[in-house]
Amino acid sequence: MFSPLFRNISGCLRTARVLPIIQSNANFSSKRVAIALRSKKAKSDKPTTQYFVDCKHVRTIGGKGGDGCVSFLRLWCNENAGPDGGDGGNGGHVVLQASADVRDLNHVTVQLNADAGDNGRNKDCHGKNAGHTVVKVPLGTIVKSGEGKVVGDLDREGTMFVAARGGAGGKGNHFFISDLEQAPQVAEFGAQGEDKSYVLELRSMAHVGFIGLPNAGKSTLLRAISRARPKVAAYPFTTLKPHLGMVQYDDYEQIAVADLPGLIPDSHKNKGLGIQFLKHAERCNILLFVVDASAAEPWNAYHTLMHELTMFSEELAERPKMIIANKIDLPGAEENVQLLEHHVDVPVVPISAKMGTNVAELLREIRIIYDGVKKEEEGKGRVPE
Ligand SMILES: Nc1nc2c(ncn2[C@@H]2O[C@H](COP(=O)(O)OP(=O)(O)OP(=O)(O)O)[C@@H](O)[C@H]2O)c(=O)[nH]1
Repeated sequence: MFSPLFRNISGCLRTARVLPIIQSNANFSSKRVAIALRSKKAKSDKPTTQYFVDCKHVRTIGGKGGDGCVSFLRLWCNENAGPDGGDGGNGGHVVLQASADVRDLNHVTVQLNADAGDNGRNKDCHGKNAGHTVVKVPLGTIVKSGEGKVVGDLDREGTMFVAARGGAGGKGNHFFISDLEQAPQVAEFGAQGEDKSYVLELRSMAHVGFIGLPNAGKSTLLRAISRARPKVAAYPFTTLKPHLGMVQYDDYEQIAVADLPGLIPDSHKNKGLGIQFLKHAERCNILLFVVDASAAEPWNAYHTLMHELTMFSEELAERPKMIIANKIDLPGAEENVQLLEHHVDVPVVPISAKMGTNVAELLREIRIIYDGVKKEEEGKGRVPE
């Protein structure tokens, strides 16, 4: 039933299992089988941390133009022989392109080079133009020049920004044939590509951002509602960079949620992780304030957070928001939540991220706010990406 080849292979496998020691006269194929059967080194089960990179300095260098092929001897000796050397190809551009396939700038290298054009060759062969180097960046990336001026806004799928142009290819014989005087000029050589530096910044990081004092339980909550795995620990400032998770709804809607590093009083004066943190918050459409409901007077935490946001940007403080009163499994938390509702003018959802209590209700509330924001944006002709 099986082909002879298959029977040979399965025979080898059987032999290799019964006789795992390779005999000195074993042939090449049995060695290969033994190697295939050797157990692989177990992979580390430590989770690899992939940081969310939302700002990057990059240098972009366009490809050099290929040199033209000029046979001066041919020009001077035999004018009537017609052109012979071809033009060099143009160097490629470095192009940034907005794409929903990428979520952050982690994959973008600090130096982006485009390929050089091919040199021209004799017998009128023109060098090939180099292809462009297209680098995907997330939707909502803004491009700033070295001086901090916004020069590009990649907010829609497929939008492109030419960061560095490639150099033009040099000219070959046909360019010089009509005017020998031009021959010693530099046009024979391909031009260098542009060399420019930029800062790439992600404007829209997530639909929803968790804001809270250190240890409030933001990372625990992100783990409870998404597949993201930010570090959770019982000490403050476990989260130093934002982590992003996707919440999937039954109707296939996906909401990106960011766990932001803990905010502390005077962050707006650059204390703690400071302004950097607030810049992350600026890139979220909806702000969810996570407070520890087991702590005395949890509304103080909310007021501290709001004060920091307002001092940084009033517009930021006015974004749609909700309070998540976390740790209701701990003693005294439920009473604190009732008091909290009297001290604030935003909706409060009590949960326990650790125990999973009321998390489904929280997701429903998030969806209601999200749908409201989406509708509003659509009315303005924009859709949250
Ligand atoms: N009892 C209880 N403990 C919780 C709950 N949520 C979080 N914790 C604990 O609170 C501590 C801090 O949790 P994290 O999720 O790291 O807090 P965070 O707000 O991300 O902290 P930072 O990284 O410092 O900003 C951990 O020991 C968690 O196990 C909860 O609902 N109930």
